[in-house]
Amino acid sequence: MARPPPKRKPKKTMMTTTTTTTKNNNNNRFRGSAEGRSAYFARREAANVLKKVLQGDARRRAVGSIKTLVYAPSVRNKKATFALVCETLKYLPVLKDILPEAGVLMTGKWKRHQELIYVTAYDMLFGQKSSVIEGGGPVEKYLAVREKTILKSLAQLLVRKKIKCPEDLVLNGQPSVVRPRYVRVNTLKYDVSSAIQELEKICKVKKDDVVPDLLVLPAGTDLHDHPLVVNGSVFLQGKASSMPAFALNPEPGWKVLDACAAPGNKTIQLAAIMDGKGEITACELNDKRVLHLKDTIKRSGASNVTVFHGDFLGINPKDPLFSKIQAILLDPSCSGSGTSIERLDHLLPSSEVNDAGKANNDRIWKLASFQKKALAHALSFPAVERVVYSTCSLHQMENEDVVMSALPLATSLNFNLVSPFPKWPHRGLPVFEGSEKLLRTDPAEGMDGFFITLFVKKREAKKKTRQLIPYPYKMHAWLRLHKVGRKKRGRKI
Ligand SMILES: C[S@@+](CC[C@H](N)C(=O)[O-])C[C@H]1O[C@@H](n2cnc3c(N)ncnc32)[C@H](O)[C@@H]1O
Repeated sequence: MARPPPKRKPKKTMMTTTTTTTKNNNNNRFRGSAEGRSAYFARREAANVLKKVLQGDARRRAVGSIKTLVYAPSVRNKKATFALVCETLKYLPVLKDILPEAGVLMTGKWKRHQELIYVTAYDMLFGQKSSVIEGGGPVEKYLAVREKTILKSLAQLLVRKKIKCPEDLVLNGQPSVVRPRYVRVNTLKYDVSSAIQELEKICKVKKDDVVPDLLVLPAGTDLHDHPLVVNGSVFLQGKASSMPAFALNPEPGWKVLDACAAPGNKTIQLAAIMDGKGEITACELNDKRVLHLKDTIKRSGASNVTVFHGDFLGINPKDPLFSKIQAILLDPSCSGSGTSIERLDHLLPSSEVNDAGKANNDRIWKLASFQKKALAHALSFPAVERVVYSTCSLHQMENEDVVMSALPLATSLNFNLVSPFPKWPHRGLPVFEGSEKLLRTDPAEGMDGFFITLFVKKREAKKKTRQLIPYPYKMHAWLRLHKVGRKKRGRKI
């Protein structure tokens, strides 16, 4: 006879880590002022983001940067959440030091809420201070009972470190993240002057002097839910990240392969450079990222992009689908060390290990070995005339060394290294003859650290090089050339 299912005890209402359930449970639980209430919810949103950030950091596989996670639609109070996550991360070593001493143990049920404990303890000691406790839930009460001991433990730490002010406990010399906000106008949908006119309603706007269609806005301009961003008329894309597609500069009508495409910023930029004419294949291996790629393409309105969900290394260059490819953009997975400041990686617990360079070496070696294979593969497509290899890494192993490894093959296939943006002052590290043709962007110059190499097949090198010089002295002619086509399709939304 079948046994009846065991009777389950009704679950106690505990705080959960998902935003929606937390909100419902806490809505009933919160008693207090409007200010206390908003701080209470911001802490929960921050704890959810912090949990993902710390888990990703521990596995060295970030699910997204702090900013990406904060700008997810599920996060309501983005500004407060962002500030709380960053501040809690800054003070995390201090909190990890003083909380156990004060008897705040992350064991049993509290282990599940450790991120909320960190955020709340930060808020209690360094943030909102006393208002934290008002109308709080179990974590607030847990910390409130121990407040005196926690403060005592903090005071002892200050004495031990011979520091007077708690703020001095936070690491000095962290890079400041004040950079302009760059916005790329999606000329498939919109025109540059209308974008300037529209954005000038909220802030000062100027055209970038190097990358066409790129606008420079004041640092910190928040555009994530601006209508032009939401409807795909403009894309939030950094200056350095906007340079590889222009280095490749495929002509309208060409067949182009974006070998490692997601989330698709460069794919749709290629589509815009080609005036929406020709065929672009966007190849992406990762299941989740392929969805993001499709979404970006849809938002951009590009109609000449086909997504290929698969392994770039598994593509047979002689396959009729790919044998006529004329240009390849290879922007493979890399360490991302050039974007770590923008991603706020210096706030993560792993950053100290990375500074020492120990934990990272293995990973970089593995990445470089993939990058070398991928570059050799890109050069071997029979009809390919231009290949751009780019990374957002600062490591020579992922940059100059990868290019150097491909040089014998490139030479045998008649490729030359050609200088993208020849007047750009910062070039490749001088580790082989010709490395001055490579381009680096420098995080110290207020940009992400990117690396760009352009290979051009010899028979067209002379002709194409002329067209590839937008900066700075060919700029006017080049822009005129671009505007001719754009006037027709630019339209106001
Ligand atoms: C640096 S990201 C590309 C960023 C993209 N170019 C952009 O600007 O939006 C590298 C991408 O390559 C993908 N990838 C890694 N290995 C791959 C492979 N063997 N074949 C295809 N895609 C791959 C990763 O999943 C990741 O989405």
